[in-house]
Amino acid sequence: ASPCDRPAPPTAGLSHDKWEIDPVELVLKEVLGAGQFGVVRRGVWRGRIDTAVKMMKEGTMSEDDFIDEAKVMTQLQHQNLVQLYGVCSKHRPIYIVTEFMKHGSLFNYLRRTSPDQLGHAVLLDMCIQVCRGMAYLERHNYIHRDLATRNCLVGDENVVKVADFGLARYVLDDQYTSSGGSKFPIKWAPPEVLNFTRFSSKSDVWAFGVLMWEVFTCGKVPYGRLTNTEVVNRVQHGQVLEKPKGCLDEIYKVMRLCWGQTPEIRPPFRVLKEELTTISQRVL
Ligand SMILES: CN(C)c1ccc2c(c1)CCN(c1cccc(-c3cc(Nc4ccc(C(=O)N5CCOCC5)cn4)c(=O)n(C)c3)c1CO)C2=O
Repeated sequence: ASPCDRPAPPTAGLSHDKWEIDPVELVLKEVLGAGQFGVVRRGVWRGRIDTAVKMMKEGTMSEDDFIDEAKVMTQLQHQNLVQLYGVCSKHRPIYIVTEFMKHGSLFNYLRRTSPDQLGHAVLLDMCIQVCRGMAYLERHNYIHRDLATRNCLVGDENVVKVADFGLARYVLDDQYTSSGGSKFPIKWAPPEVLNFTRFSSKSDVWAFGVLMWEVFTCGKVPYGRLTNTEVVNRVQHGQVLEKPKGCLDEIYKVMRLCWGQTPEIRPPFRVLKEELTTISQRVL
């Protein structure tokens, strides 16, 4: 790929621990919400850079392992990934500092934004942006493990970025980490994850198919009110989500490709990106 001449993140080339951010340079603002690790607030860094600051609630994350991984994560840079700027790890709670996305999660954006503002071209473009970010992670052998519209964020002009990639590995709550747990994302999981928690970029592809279904239903919950057990039975017997009302057949066909029963028959993100781009050039 051609070296993209994107501006390096503000953390580039800083002190020896370039992923270490000095909390003195961070002014915390309003609460944005709460996630797996506790409260997240908007923060202004060095007087001008808008950030989101996750303030790690004690006991929610294996912090030392994460701080090690942060070095790798700051190197993952793509216009469709929420950039990790760095961490404040010299005090407790530790802070995770990332790029700020002003419209919040894609899930809430889909449900809050009126349908006429979300035509099929816009919906398909959102899926393509997520696919680009995921193709970049796939190229870097980086698995998300919890891809869904709730874990994507929206910025200006319907820019969509994938967030919180890889963080699932550091959650200590086993209601979330074990596939039998009440917080495990069953509805986004393929058979091999349900049976053996075997994560891969191909299990991210299955989740991407469910994310596409979420997008084209403007934020419906997959499988409605079915219990986790009912969903597991359906998925293991090859029953998949129905075509969203008004969704083009060729777009639904791409979702079906993502739901191949075994990982090998699902296309990689780099192929999905080509497929979706071709559809968007031809029909919309
Ligand atoms: C283990 N996994 C998968 C995890 C771990 C942590 C988290 C998540 C998954 C996902 C949820 N999450 C979390 C929690 C809280 C905030 C953020 C979160 C929210 C942002 N932005 C906004 C912007 C606006 C609003 C808002 O209030 N509105 C209402 C008015 O209309 C505009 C939108 C909310 N969030 C943002 O930019 N980032 C980077 C993170 C995030 C995303 O980061 C986490 O912190």
